[in-house]
Amino acid sequence: MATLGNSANIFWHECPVGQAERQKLLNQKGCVVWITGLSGSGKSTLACTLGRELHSRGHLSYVLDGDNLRHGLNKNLGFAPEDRTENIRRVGEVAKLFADAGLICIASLISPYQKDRDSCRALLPDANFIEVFMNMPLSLCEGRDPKGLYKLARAGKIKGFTGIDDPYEAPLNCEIELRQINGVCPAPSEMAGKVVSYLDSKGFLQA
Ligand SMILES: Nc1ncnc2c1ncn2[C@@H]1O[C@H](COP(=O)(O)OS(=O)(=O)O)[C@@H](OP(=O)(O)O)[C@H]1O
Ligand SMILES: Nc1ncnc2c1ncn2[C@@H]1O[C@H](COP(=O)(O)OP(=O)(O)O)[C@@H](O)[C@H]1O
Repeated sequence: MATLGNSANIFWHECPVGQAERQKLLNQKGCVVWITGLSGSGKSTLACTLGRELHSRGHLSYVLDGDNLRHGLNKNLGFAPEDRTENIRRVGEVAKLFADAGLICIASLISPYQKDRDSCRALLPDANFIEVFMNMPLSLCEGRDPKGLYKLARAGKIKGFTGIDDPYEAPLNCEIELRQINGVCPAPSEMAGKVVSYLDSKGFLQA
């Protein structure tokens, strides 16, 4: 008998087919590529480009995008700090399940708070959580403003917007940092290539 969180009398049921067997089937190792950065920094673009690149190499991946998950799983959450924390906690748990399934799970969320990203990292063996920091300046993200949200935030029509009046805590321990080179943002394919090289070098692209 056990008590966990708010549940009492719950038990863990082990299934006969485990992660190792699923990984062998897929010829890859499950992991989480966690992309963090400001709105407009290119997280979704990188996630999709990486997903396409992995697919073309014969690897199974799945993208968990913050915006998309807020249409379903996280539709009851807003952007207050405690809601963002719950948002990241849920996605971290889902990402852990995908990694256990043997997939390369690509999570792309602002995930502005270090402690929340660290909590997601702590759910997995450390090497299996690959934090990718889109280190793009606010001026670039705001200049892009594809959804017009920075404009609304500057006008005070959105309160608590990340980078404007809500904090973004830059990662202290990321595995990959992507930034501008001589003031130019690398192409999405170039950035995805860096992540693929990392995954390959760490042995995730074989069982
Ligand atoms: N207040 C506020 N702050 C930041 N972002 C906001 C806000 N309100 C709405 N949006 C839109 O929501 C998208 C971010 O969702 P996330 O789930 O990734 O955010 S978080 O990780 O919980 O902070 C984010 O999408 P991206 O631009 O893809 O990052 C915005 O389009
Ligand atoms: N590497 C890049 N180079 C140039 N433009 C980019 C790049 N990555 C993304 N963009 C553009 O920047 C905008 C924001 O990208 P997006 O992926 O939606 O960012 P985020 O998911 O972080 O909000 C989009 O208009 C996108 O086309």
